[in-house]
Amino acid sequence: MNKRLCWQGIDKWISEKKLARILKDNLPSIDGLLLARPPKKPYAFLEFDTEERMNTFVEAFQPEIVNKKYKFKQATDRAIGKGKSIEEILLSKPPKVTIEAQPLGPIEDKVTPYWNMQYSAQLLEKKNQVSKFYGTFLKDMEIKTKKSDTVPLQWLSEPPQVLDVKSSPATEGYRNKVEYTIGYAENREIKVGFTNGQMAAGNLRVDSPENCINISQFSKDIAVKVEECVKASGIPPVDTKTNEGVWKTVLLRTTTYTNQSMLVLTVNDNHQISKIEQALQPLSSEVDTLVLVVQKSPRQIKVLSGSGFITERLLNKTFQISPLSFFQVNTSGCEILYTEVMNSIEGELLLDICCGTGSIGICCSDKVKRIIGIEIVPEAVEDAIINAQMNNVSAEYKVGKAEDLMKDISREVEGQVITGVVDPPRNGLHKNILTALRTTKGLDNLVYVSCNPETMFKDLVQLCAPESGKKFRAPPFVPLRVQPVDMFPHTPHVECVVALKRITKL
Ligand SMILES: C[S@@+](CC[C@H](N)C(=O)[O-])C[C@H]1O[C@@H](n2cnc3c(N)ncnc32)[C@H](O)[C@@H]1O
Repeated sequence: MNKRLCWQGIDKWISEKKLARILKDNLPSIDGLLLARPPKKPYAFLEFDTEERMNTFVEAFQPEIVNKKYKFKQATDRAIGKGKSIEEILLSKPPKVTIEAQPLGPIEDKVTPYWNMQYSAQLLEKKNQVSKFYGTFLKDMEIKTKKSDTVPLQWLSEPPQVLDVKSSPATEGYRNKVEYTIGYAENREIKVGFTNGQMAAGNLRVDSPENCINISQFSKDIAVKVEECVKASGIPPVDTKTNEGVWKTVLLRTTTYTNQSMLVLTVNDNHQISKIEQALQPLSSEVDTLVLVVQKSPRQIKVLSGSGFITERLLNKTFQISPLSFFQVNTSGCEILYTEVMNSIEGELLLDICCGTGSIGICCSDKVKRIIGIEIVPEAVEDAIINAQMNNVSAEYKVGKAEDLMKDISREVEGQVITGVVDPPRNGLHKNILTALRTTKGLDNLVYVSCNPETMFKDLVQLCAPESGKKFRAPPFVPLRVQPVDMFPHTPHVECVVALKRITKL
């Protein structure tokens, strides 16, 4: 009787081909092994002709099982469906997906789809968007309250309303960070700008940023100057059709209060780096610092002129920004956002989760005694340490995945009067972080900052649902204030700050 197994727990999705390669590398003789891989799911089903072969296979993964990278469990017949052999997968060519090319609209319709809408109407639209996801959250809370036999959620009878969206002080040319592609325009001339069209439709091209109102004239002029340098170099940009070529992208960062600029060019590794550096020479007088990133392993970052970073002021604090660190893209809008966060901070200790270069914690530092920041990108943490020093702020930073670090940190800080601030990427918070936030003693204030209201309100279900069972351990948080802030005029994007409090202490 064949043995069937479900392999689980690869914590991110990998392609069927990559998975097949891992399996082959770990089990050289693979005859008789079948694999079914549900698309976009982090598990696979395997079939072995004998129990012995199955056990040999599982043993090969022992170190990874111990390190909790993978786990195995018995699979049901129904779950397996139709399998493919590993050889078949390894030999297969990816299906060529082609779609019919639609006539392309102007690039401003893609980059700033609200450019033709009155700003007041944009703000209303964004409020509606936040309200829609908030409404789903409230409904979910009601269902969970009805089902639960613990204390009902009192606040649900009169929940806070979504407040009017705070507008961005600057609505045009507000982006302090612009990322261009170096490629080919429709007429096959070299162009620096934004990509338009689709690879699968065969109509991918680079369009000039000239009509995009969210970027400054300076940023548009720089695109033209880079274009001139690339043309003069005689070195080709990457052609998306063949994937060959050298020049890839341009990143321009500018500051509002200190009037500085940083230009970062990325190229594929090649034998012409000194020629590229020479070609970029004319740009060094256009910006305060010029940086070249060569894409190879490990990535090489070369400062061609200036210091290799810029500094900006934010709510009277100073911040160093390195070429590849995160910094909010709308400086004056960010001050409104952080003021909103600051107004909800109280206590001794601020836990700044997903802290990037430490900007939220440092801007709020006058309201707490101590800050602990957690961030996955080591370079961002290097900046955060410098930023804390420059502003005389007592802060310590932990590098790593917040989902791995939070349990230990919460043990370390338990019992203090803590405010947590989370500002995760668009996909929201990992469940381990939500569990740690909910169960840390002393953490009774929480501020959730998000650029994606959909994932934020899903996460808030985990934090606000009535206490019940293993899943919703510890007293829930109560939302006090839902404040959207517009950081991205003329686009559908909106930031949102939700202030929460735990009424019944842990
Ligand atoms: C929206 S940014 C916010 C950064 C910061 N609060 C700021 O405004 O400068 C999200 C940050 O979360 C970091 N991040 C992403 N996944 C993470 C994880 N699993 N653990 C810790 N940090 C993470 C990113 O590197 C990024 O710096």
